[in-house]
Amino acid sequence: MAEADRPDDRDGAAVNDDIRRWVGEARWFGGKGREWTLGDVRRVGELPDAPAGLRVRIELAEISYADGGTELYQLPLAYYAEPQDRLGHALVGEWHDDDLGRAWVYDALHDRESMALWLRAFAAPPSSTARGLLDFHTLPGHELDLEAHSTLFSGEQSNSSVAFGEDALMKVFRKVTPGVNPDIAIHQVLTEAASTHVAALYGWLDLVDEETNTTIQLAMLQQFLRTASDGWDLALASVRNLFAEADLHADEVGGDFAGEAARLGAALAEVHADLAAHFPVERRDAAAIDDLAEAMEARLDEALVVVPDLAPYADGLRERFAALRGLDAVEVQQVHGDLHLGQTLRTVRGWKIVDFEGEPAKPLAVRLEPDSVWRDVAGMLRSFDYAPRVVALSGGSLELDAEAEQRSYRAAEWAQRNRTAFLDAYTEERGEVVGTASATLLDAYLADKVVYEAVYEARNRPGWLSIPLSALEESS
Ligand SMILES: Nc1ncnc2c1ncn2[C@@H]1O[C@H](COP(=O)(O)OP(=O)(O)O)[C@@H](O)[C@H]1O
Ligand SMILES: O=P(O)(O)O[C@H]1O[C@H](CO)[C@@H](O[C@H]2O[C@H](CO)[C@@H](O)[C@H](O)[C@H]2O)[C@H](O)[C@H]1O
Repeated sequence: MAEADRPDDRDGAAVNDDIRRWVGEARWFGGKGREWTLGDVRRVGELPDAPAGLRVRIELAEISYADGGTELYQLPLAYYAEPQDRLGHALVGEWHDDDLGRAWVYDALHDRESMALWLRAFAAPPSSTARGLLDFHTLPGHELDLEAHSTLFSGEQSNSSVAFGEDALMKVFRKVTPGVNPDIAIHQVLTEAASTHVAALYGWLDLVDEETNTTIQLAMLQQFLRTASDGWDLALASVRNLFAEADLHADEVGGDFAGEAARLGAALAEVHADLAAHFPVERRDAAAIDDLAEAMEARLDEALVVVPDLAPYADGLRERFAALRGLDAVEVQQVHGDLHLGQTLRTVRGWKIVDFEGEPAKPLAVRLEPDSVWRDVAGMLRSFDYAPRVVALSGGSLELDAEAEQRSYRAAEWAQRNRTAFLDAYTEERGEVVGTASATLLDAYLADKVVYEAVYEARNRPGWLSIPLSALEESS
């Protein structure tokens, strides 16, 4: 990227301290658990038409890791000439600014004034002379509600999402990389194909560097599924119902999830079919399958360093990866890449799937590669395993009384019932059965996912590390 405006008028050390603290504490920061330093912080764009006393800027912070590699994180910042009491919780720092003099700097996503400017820029993209590096795009067919107030989502996210009234949802990507963002590319294709299983794409924001001909995709604007229920929350509610009636079977309790699991399986099969129709489908030969097994083995090796508790299961996991080498060929296509119940939303019109970015920890080039549909199926099957374990953990039901034993039995039954319902509906919709080759692939992807989860939990939610580990223990 060419030299962008450097905010050189401010006290570098103090600014860096403030940004380091802000980034380090943010939920969306993916570098937790690793040693890192903050490098350049570059101002790469400013939103047009800000009122006096406000500047809304986008800055990119470079993070370097002691164990290798650098990442870029996006920081949309609101610079105010006066302190804003309502934004005290989002204060990043108090710095000197060339335009404003003394400036109070906030995370702009918490600020309705800044978000209104952002929305207006989507509705009326600034002319090319005024827009600098920022390039706002919209798809035809939807008129944005410019009166809508913004609300920042508070959930567990790798990025940051802001809802505009009941109309639109903007996802601001935090970790950004030059090139195509699969979330935007896939939503665009599925929206244009009129898929009923995604929230329609309304627009996106690019950061364009004409000198080096690189683009970084910064944000995505889409249909806000306001009344939808999160699939993960629905699953947890179903498990809680079961635990409240632990002497009944899953199919006898109110809130049985199997019907929804089946509808979800059919929805995924439809999304996979749409993706196969609009992105390349390729056949991988034995050499490529060997590479896949090697990649899984390498991921396990790296995971063992972060989570030494994986060691007792390493041999068993390696066998599951090695089994891939018995396959002649594997079909690959565009897939979701990080599918779990938290990426599904139940609306009155059926299930929607969100967040097609792939696993946040993988480099973009890897996330853009076609993969087997069994990766997504494995992701969902793992999620059905997670739900009852999470309820058990949060309910403190680990005591070894008879009731806890009963609940644990029912939990396993819940997971099995929903996995089966999901898988049966998925394969039925695709018109195929799970043969030996597919079973081998599915098993390897399940093993790869559980390894990924162990690292994810160790870094982000150490209290939940026992979830993937106990799944391994039970299957070993
Ligand atoms: N179009 C939408 N309408 C309503 N809620 C949504 C929509 N897209 C995502 N969500 C909710 O926002 C949460 C975070 O979205 P997601 O795309 O998974 O973000 P991230 O990439 O940060 O993980 C999801 O779990 C879902 O509950
Ligand atoms: O949604 P993200 O793209 O941020 O995905 C990451 O975080 C997920 C957790 O929020 C994590 O999913 C794991 O925990 C889920 C329960 O919270 C469970 O349903 C999934 O099966 C499990 O993998 C996901 O792996 C991670 O990439």
